[in-house]
Amino acid sequence: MLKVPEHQVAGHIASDGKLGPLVDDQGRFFKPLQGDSRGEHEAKFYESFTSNKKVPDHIHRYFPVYHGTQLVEASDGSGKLPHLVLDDVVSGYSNPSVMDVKIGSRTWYPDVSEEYFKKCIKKDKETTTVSLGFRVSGFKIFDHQESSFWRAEKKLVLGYNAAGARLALRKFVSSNSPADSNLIPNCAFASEVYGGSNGILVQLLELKDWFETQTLYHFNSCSILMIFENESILTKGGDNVQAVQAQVKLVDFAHVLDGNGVIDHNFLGGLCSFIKFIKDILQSIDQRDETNTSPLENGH
Ligand SMILES: O=P(O)(O)O[C@@H]1[C@@H](OP(=O)(O)O)[C@H](OP(=O)(O)O)[C@H](O)[C@H](OP(=O)(O)O)[C@H]1OP(=O)(O)O
Ligand SMILES: Nc1ncnc2c1ncn2[C@@H]1O[C@H](COP(=O)(O)OP(=O)(O)O)[C@@H](O)[C@H]1O
Repeated sequence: MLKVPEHQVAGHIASDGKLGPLVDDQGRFFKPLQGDSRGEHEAKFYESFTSNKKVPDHIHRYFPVYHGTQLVEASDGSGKLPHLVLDDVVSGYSNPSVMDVKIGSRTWYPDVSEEYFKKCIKKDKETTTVSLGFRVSGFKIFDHQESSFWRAEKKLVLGYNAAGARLALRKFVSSNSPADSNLIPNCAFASEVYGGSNGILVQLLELKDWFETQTLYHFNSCSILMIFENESILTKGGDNVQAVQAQVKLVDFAHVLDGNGVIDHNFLGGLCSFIKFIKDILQSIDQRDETNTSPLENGH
């Protein structure tokens, strides 16, 4: 039985009879092929990427596993439609906090229609895409105090300036109530989620290393998904080690182009900028911890 994904944070959502992705209970994510050429384009990307021997194994793990396409009943009631069948990258978590960050200082690319170009550039200027090289597209946090999810309002998220984006990245890894906008995010989970030997920063740096040399694809309008389970951190691990893990995944390949031997400077630049924001948060935590350590503990 397919159902609407509980943890989707951006993109087209299958609610109120609209077309959007579905999930099963076996850990599969079904993304409908969009009516124009975008869906087929994304399927072609996955076929090319999955079989591309030039892509190193350690990079493949940042992409959802692709299982081909399948005809399934669409969420909008229009009957059977082809869907991409992907691994549901949040299926291993009980209460995942998830953020979608669209990377790049532009979402348009050469040869798009005038209409599409205008739509993209308007959104790019109104959001932090142009100014920062990325924009937060949506996020949800598991609020362990309330034992429920808190979801950022789409309109507010798309209205963030640089300070708003920074605050959202801090809030995402905080344990104090996300609903209370007067609380300063405490970044309680920052060192486990963003830092550490398997944390988000290390993963982003590994991706950056690849983007510094890869000229196979240009990842226009593609997103980084960040996923983690904050409850597992609070209970110091829990039983499921896999679930504790903070993960970076790339999603949305409807606008990927052939790299033609050229570096993807749009994605690489945005990724570097995003990394700087994550590093700044980690640095501010380190400074705070140093300040909070008493002189005695410091050995003075
Ligand atoms: O429909 P909208 O206005 O919500 O725009 C979608 C974007 O939502 P946003 O408002 O930027 O959060 C949406 O962005 P997110 O996935 O939410 O980051 C996509 O860009 C989507 O286009 P595509 O499926 O990648 O071709 C965009 O869909 P299209 O309008 O291009 O179909
Ligand atoms: N493989 C996946 N597993 C789990 N969730 C996913 C997966 N792919 C996408 N999502 C969720 O769906 C959202 C939208 O995906 P995306 O591919 O960007 O769709 P759209 O083309 O509608 O923008 C993402 O922000 C994420 O929350």
